[in-house]
Amino acid sequence: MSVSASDAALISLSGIGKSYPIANSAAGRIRTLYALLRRRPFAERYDALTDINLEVRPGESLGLIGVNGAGKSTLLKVIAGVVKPTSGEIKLRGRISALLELGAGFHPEYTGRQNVFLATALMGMSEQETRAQLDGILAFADIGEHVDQPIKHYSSGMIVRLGFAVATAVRPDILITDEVLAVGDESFQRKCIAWMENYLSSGGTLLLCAHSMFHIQKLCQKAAWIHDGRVRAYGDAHRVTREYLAWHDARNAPKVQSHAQALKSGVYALLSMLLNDQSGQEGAILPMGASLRVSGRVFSPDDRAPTVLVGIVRKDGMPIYGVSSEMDGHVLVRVAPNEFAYDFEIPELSLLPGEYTLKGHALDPEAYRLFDEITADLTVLGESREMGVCRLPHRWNAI
Ligand SMILES: Nc1ncnc2c1ncn2[C@@H]1O[C@H](COP(=O)(O)OP(=O)(O)OP(=O)(O)O)[C@@H](O)[C@H]1O
Repeated sequence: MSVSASDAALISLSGIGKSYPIANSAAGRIRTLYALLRRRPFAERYDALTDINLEVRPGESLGLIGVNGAGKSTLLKVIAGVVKPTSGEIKLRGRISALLELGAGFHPEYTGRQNVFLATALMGMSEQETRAQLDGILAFADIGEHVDQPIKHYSSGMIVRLGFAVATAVRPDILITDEVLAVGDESFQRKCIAWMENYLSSGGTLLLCAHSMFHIQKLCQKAAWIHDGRVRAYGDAHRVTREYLAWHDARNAPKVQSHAQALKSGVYALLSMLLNDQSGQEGAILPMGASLRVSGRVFSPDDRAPTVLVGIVRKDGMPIYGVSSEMDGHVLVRVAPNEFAYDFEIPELSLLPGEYTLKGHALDPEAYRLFDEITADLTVLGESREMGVCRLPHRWNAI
């Protein structure tokens, strides 16, 4: 199938790599300088980017996500032409406007107003065109009388406001933004998001680096998860942000204890935990809104009915919900000597899509002491841009 010109990628990266020299000692610095002068590879280097292959087509919006130091900003700088890659090939089409490091492209000694003329001229706009748009630019930036002061005295937020305002006037083919939304205040964020939505709906192409998954999901169709300088996942923005959040949560999760010890020492202990009648060991994968049944047997050393507590936590350990048979006044049924059955059901699981951990605990009948814990992975599938961890019943009323 032939690809028409309008379908051809605006940004095409193949095998992009970027290394920085590591020079911690005087000798290392001399070796680095020697390698630079001789155009040889550095003896000791840090690979900020390795083998990046990405394409961005007209009208697409791609979000870059990843932990601090993953390589996102370096990648944006390579695309914007601010940083030269060490290896690979980069092809670009169209007018690019990049809002990278604070103030990049601005002259610190010039006033905000002078910088507007400078930046728009660099983007190919004539002085007359800029004059015609000046009121709109200054209204968007909304920095009052600061506009006639040198920008070296600006706050980081004010510089971003001015930079974004210039981009709105230039209306580039590709807009590259690095954490712009994190710098401005809330009303400015809203204004930028509304502008970006409008820009995208009129065919603009966006590359957005953000730590806010909300912004990525709202503005981007696709996302690339950058990890250790490589693309770890790429595709639908909802899927990639979910994968990233699950990984992030799991990384920060505290270690869970096993219940084997409790079983050995003859205290109240869960003998089994089934999720929807399947072994809890495999965990459960459910669509949002499905029913979840947690059932099994619990050991009672003194043959009194134990308490069972079921809880759901986020992967980082944040509790979401927990309830015990004792709280609900439910008494477990004895099914054998020293053995009781529990059968707990959530008819409609209102957790938002994501990765969770389900916990089952055995307690004494009075629910004074927690003896045992079994954990299972719980994955909730679906697509949603709602925020938080669960859907609360709600409605929008007509006025
Ligand atoms: N000029 C430089 N010289 C040496 N190392 C650099 C340079 N610029 C970036 N790095 C290193 O490259 C790695 C990637 O940095 P980068 O700023 O791209 O990460 P990031 O994903 O944007 O992080 P953050 O979310 O914190 O902005 C980091 O380890 C950083 O220290």
